Amino acid sequence: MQETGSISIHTENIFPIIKKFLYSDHEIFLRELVSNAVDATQKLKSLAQLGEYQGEAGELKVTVSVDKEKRTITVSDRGIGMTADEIKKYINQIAFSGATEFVEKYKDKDASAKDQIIGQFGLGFYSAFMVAKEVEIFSRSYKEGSEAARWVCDGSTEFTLETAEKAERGTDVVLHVAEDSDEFLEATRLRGILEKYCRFLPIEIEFEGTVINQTQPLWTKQPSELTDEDYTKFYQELYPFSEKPLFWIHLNVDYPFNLTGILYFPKVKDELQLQRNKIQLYSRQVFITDEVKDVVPEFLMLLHGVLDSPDIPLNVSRSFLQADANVRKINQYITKKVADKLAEIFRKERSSFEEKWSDINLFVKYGMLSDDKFYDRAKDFALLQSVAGKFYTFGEYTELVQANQVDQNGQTVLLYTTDEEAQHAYVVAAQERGYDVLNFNGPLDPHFIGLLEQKLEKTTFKRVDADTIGKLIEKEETAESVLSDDEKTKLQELFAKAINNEHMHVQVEALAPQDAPVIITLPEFMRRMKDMQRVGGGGGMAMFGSLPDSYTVSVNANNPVAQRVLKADDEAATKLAKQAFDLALLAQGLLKGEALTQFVKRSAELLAAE
Ligand SMILES: Nc1ncnc2c1ncn2[C@@H]1O[C@H](COP(=O)(O)OP(=O)(O)OP(=O)(O)O)[C@@H](O)[C@H]1O
Repeated sequence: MQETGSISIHTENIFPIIKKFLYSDHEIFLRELVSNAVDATQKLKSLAQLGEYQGEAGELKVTVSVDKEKRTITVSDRGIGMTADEIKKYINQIAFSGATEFVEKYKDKDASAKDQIIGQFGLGFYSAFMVAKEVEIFSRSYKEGSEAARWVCDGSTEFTLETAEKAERGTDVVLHVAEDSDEFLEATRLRGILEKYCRFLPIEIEFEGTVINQTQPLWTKQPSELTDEDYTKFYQELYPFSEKPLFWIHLNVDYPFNLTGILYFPKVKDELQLQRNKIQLYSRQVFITDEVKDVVPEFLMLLHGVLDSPDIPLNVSRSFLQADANVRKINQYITKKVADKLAEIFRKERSSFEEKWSDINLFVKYGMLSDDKFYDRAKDFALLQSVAGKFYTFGEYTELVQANQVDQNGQTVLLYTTDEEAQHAYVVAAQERGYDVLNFNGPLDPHFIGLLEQKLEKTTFKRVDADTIGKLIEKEETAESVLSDDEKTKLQELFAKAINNEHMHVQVEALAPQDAPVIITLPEFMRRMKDMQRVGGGGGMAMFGSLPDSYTVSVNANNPVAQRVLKADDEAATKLAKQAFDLALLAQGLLKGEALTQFVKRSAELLAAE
């Protein structure tokens, strides 16, 4: 029997059009052909299980081979095979009509949108023509008494179908590689493609004598069968040379959508950008992409691992994906699972949760900032860390500071430092007052503080150096000043003149005698604007970046230095004022260069003086 015919489609010779449209990702032809071979093999397995196929199943693997001389790539399977009639139906009609539909629908879309849709229009088989000038199919159906068939086509609408010699059941697809696709005749290139897309396919794939895949990857197994070692081993296979993950979540849901996978919490610290695109997306164990944007909530993209779902539509554009009901549900499901897992570790192993906090806080905060539902779930296990190294939940901390840190307006004032070393003097001053100080030094913390102020009732945050200790948390009692109003004015003028800097606003304040003679502070509001801007807080605040710092210099009226300055002659007063101011700068870590040199010199003179 030999038949030649014309494939009944409307567009004449769609081959060049498809080839042009899809050029950016030719390598996926192999994924498509191997997937088809795997599908056919699995169908045979099911039929055998159901008793509908009673013949010898034999070794059910898929073999990929390359012959550089003959310029062919062959994908062979021992699956259900096709009769000549089935080839006509499935290849000529389904595969080709899919291709036509593709061309018509996606003529105007950009290349990346087209890459995504190739698998979804029965275009799978047709993708062979992206690299081959001619494709042959040799197939023999599992059905008893079937004759083997050979089909050949050059990608045009003409094909030839004839009986053939083929002893074994199954299908061989032979690609005659086109001149411009020589790269695919290289074994290393083919192996690379197989390892990328076929690494976890459920049927063994053999290439050059070795099996390249794991047929039962970890996520397809029952969590109850797996040990921690299994999970860390799999992680290291996915991401060689990475540090061990902190913990993981095994996802498994089949209603209302189908999703399996394992998400790992990596050690993230503050490498926000570096760690993205680490989640791999699979559809029934076939690798699809590692660009999971829109499928996974933004903040969860810091996680690593695999997701496998046949319900994620890969055939549509980005904007459609965002609106897709399944994708939204998957998003919510994953978010909830992640929050549940964190809550569980917090509940069951609080100390281990605290140990991991430095690695996961960035991620939790990111989630709380970007997803209200996640905030609601996380607010009971998110932690605040004090400079004393203790951890508190929001509730615990509010209770802790209730006695001492509520101001005259009933606001709870939470104090924090962004740099314990640099702000040491202020931290100590706060602690001496019986205040507790929190550590906030992460890249997201300025935003996080803003969020907490919105969410926590009657609560404000102040950095320890935002004001003099008496004013950090304003209480009814005000300290008496030992100076008269005239003396205060004189002191203010004297210091302003000595400091001689328009960004330093001098004021005289009645602090405790044992407090420093001069204290420099940067108002909370001002500093926050700058912090926010530094971490990219938003367009509207760009103007603050160009603002110079505007510090408040508080001269302590009750410190003995104030009296000494007032009593000294002009020259000595200026010297003392400068010295006291420089000491304050030193405490802020702001004394540098010329000013530092002057300070050291002046100190030596003062030491030498009677
Ligand atoms: N190796 C094979 N063995 C048996 N049948 C096959 C084989 N390859 C393809 N087919 C048949 O040809 C049809 C068309 O294949 P094609 O890859 O174009 O689309 P598909 O597999 O249905 O969808 P997808 O786009 O997801 O691959 C398949 O549905 C299948 O019936």
